[in-house]
Amino acid sequence: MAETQAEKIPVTVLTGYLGAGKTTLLNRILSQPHGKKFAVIVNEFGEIGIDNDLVVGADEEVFEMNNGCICCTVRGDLIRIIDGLLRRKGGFDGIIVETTGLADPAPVAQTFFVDEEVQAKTKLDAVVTVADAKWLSDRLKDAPEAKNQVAFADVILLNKTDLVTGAELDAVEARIRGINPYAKLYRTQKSEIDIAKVLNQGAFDLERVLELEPAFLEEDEHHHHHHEHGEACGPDCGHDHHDHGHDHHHHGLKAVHDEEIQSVSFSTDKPLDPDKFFPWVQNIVQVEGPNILRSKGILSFKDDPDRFVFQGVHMILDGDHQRPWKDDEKRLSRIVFIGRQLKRDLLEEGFLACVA
Ligand SMILES: Nc1nc2c(ncn2[C@@H]2O[C@H](COP(=O)(O)OP(=O)(O)OP(=O)(O)O)[C@@H](O)[C@H]2O)c(=O)[nH]1
Repeated sequence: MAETQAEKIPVTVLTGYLGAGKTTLLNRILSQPHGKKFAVIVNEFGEIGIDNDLVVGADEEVFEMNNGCICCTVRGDLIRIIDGLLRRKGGFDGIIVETTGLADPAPVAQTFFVDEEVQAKTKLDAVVTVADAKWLSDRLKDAPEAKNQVAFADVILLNKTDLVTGAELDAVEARIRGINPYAKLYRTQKSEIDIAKVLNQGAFDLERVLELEPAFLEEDEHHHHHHEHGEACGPDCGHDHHDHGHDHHHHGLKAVHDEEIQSVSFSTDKPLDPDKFFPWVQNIVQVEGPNILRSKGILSFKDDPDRFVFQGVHMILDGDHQRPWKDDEKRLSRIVFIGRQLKRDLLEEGFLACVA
C-alpha cells in the first residue's frame, strides 16, 4: 500500500564539523519537554564508542554505528539500523541521525532516496548543520567535507558565537552565505535554539541537492575504496561490502585520505592520576593542537567515584564530572584523538603514563 508523505517518519540529519556542537544540540532536543519519541542514530569516527555515552539518557534507542570507517559502511549500516527501527512496535515521531564530524552528508542523505524500504517509510526532513563560528573559516579552506556540510544544510546553526567578535561573526556568516544562500541560519551559543526551528522543517529539497551534486542519485559499483582510509579501518571493521553501491568519486570522500585525518584511541582499566593526566593532556593539545582536531575521553580517576568526561577542539579543552560510575560498570578510561599526522606512539605512551 502506498503511503503518503505525511505518514512517513521524518528524519533529521544532524551534521557539522568535529566539535561544532552537534551532541550539544542533540541533548537539547532530547531534553526538551516535547512529548515526542525520537530514535537517535549516532555515527561516530573512532575506534572506541564514546559518543554514545555522552548522549543524555542513552538507552536502547540509541544506535551506535561504531564501524570505524565512515565512508564505506555508513550507508549500509544506516539502512540496516533504520530497517530494524521500522520493524519495532510503537513507532517513532522522528528519527535523528547524528553523523560523524568528518562525514560528507551526501551519502547519508542519499540513503533516504535510494533504499526502497527506507524510502517507503521515512522522509528526509532536513539536514541541520552546526557550524563552529571560530573554526569554520579555517576548515572551509582545508576540509572539503566541512564545505559540503554547509552546502547541504537546510538549517545552519552558527554556533559558539561567544568565541568570536561581531566582525568575525559577520565574516564567517558571509562565507556561509557564499556557499549556501538558501539555508535558514541562526546564531547560537551552546546550540541553544527552539527545536521547532530544527525539527519538522519539511525543508529538504531534493532539487537543490541535485543541483549541487548532479551525480547524487547515480548508482555505481565503486565500493572498494576503503583501504585508502588506512587507519580509519581497524581489523574488526565490520564492512558490508555487498551493500548498495555508493560512489566515492562524486562525494569528495577522498579528501579524508588526502588530508590524512585519522583517529587513534587508547584505553586502560587502571585508574588514572589527575595530577598526571591534566598537565599531560594540556601540554599535548598545546603542542599538537593544530593537528589534533578533536579529542575526547571518559576517564576514571583514582579515588574518584565519578566519571570524568572531557572534550577538546584543537587546544580548547572542556571537562567535567558527569555522573557516578555504576556498580556494574567497568571503570575503563578511554580517550580518542582525531586529527592529522597523529603521533600514535607518543600519545599512547603519554596516556598510559598517567596511570596512578
Ligand atoms: N564556547 C563554546 N563552547 C561550546 C559551544 N557549544 C558547544 N561548545 C563546546 O564545544 C565542545 C564540542 O561540543 P559537542 O556538542 O560535543 O560537538 P560535536 O559536534 O558533537 O563534536 P563531535 O561529535 O566530536 O564531532 C564541547 O566541549 C561543548 O561544551 C558554544 O556555543 N560556545
